[in-house]
Amino acid sequence: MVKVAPSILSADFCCLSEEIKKVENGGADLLHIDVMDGHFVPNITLGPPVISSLKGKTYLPFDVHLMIENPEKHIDDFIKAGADIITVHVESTVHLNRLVNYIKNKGIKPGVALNPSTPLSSLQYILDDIYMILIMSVNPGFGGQKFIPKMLEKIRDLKRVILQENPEILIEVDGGINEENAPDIIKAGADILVAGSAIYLSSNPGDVIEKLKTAH
Ligand SMILES: O=C(CO)[C@@H](O)[C@H](O)COP(=O)(O)O
Ligand SMILES: [Co+2]
Repeated sequence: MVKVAPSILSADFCCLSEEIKKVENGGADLLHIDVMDGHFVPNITLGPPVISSLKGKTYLPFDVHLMIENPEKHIDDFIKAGADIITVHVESTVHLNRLVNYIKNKGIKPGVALNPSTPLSSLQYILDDIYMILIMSVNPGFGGQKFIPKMLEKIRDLKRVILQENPEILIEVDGGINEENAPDIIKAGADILVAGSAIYLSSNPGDVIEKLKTAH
């Protein structure tokens, strides 16, 4: 069954621990934490102090999505803060192989994210080193955007590559996911669905999580 990772970007930041409990009780599998620096993307969110303050408030693993320039400068801070998965953007660092292996050697699961226009070929020589690939299905920076339909083809193409090269890698899809488009995204090959606004702007987050998990 597909896993669901609610993004706290659309949660009420004034009471994050209650907001996290809501999705934990609603059956979430991971907690997706969007870190934005105002440079790599045109928005600023939160950093390591907020993440470490949330550790211990939930048993959900922390799926930290870094949308920051020069992520290598800050990796140790995110590890100390309690990240379980750290995903970096291919477009944000020159030394991707070094960074991914640094994360892995620290005992953290490394993920690599691709912006919608970045080709899959940028991952060709890194497939033995990573735990997860995050396909951005919106341009990163904001919650509440519309899913880019062309990304279904990208997910299908990636699934084919992974099955040939390293079937262990998980495919996470992030941006504009809701109950209506989830079946197609799952059919295309997604293992983990990130959803922010669909879950947090709903009056019943647990119901949305359940519908995403059982979509087919
Ligand atoms: O990384 C990002 C945005 O850059 C995402 O994780 C969004 O926060 C998902 O929000 P929705 O598109 O589901 O509202
Ligand atoms: Co994200």
